[in-house]
Amino acid sequence: MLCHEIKFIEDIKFYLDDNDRKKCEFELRPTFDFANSIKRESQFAHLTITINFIRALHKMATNGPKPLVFCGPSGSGKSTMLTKLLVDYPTHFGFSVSHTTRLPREGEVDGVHYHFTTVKQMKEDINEGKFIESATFGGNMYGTSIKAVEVVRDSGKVCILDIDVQGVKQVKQTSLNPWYVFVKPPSLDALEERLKKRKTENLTSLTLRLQAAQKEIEYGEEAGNFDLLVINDDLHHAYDEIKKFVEDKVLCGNNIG
Ligand SMILES: Nc1ncnc2c1ncn2[C@@H]1O[C@H](COP(=O)(O)OP(=O)(O)OP(=O)(O)O)[C@@H](O)[C@H]1O
Repeated sequence: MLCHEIKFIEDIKFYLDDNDRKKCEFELRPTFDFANSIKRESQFAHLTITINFIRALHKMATNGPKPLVFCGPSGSGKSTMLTKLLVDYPTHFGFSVSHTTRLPREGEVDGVHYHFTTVKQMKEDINEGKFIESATFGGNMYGTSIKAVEVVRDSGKVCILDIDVQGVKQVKQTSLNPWYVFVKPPSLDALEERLKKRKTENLTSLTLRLQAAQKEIEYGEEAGNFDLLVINDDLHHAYDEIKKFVEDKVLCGNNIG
């Protein structure tokens, strides 16, 4: 089976080539697919690579499993799916804690539900490159810091990122290389009904969310943007699809479970 994770790096040899460039040689097993950048030649691929490349590989191998991105319009059911996944796989996944400039809702704890921050601080951090993605929504800033993802990866868990389309576009500019799942509502009418029933939105935020939804769905449906697109009509059916994807792809080769 071709898995995305590097299992072992053994017998690393460092040397200078004929042009005095630093090189190293090592063996990967059993197989790997590093962003399709190297063609698989055999079960045991011998490679000659640059120091920077092995650093990147080593970082990937030691940083833990690939993250898992969940995207979809507000109210499409991302949190619902994620909650179920965490119940079924309590030790495999972890959430990165997002930053936001909005005020805490009742019961929300700083550092647990969000890192609550100020607009000034968040802008400074973004300028310093500390964020993987950030977006302004409904007048508030939201974002995922690199550190928050690293904390989860370092613990050996699949870091789950619950982000919007803007965020996905930004993550695609980084070296994070996660799995991408898009959760699509069965219709805009159903989405509106679910958001109203959830009772978390006022008229303005409801309107903003519904206005954004159509464009987000178009992006979600574009070929190549996501590894999995799930229509969240029947909850159990939708969740089963996600669960199968997680077992077949996301946990494959992670040595967890
Ligand atoms: N298949 C479904 N059928 C009916 N209701 C659903 C279904 N999936 C989720 N819901 C309900 O729809 C509402 C929105 O779901 P949820 O909060 O999970 O959306 P979300 O994508 O995480 O939204 P947000 O991005 O705003 O956090 C919730 O009240 C949830 O219980």
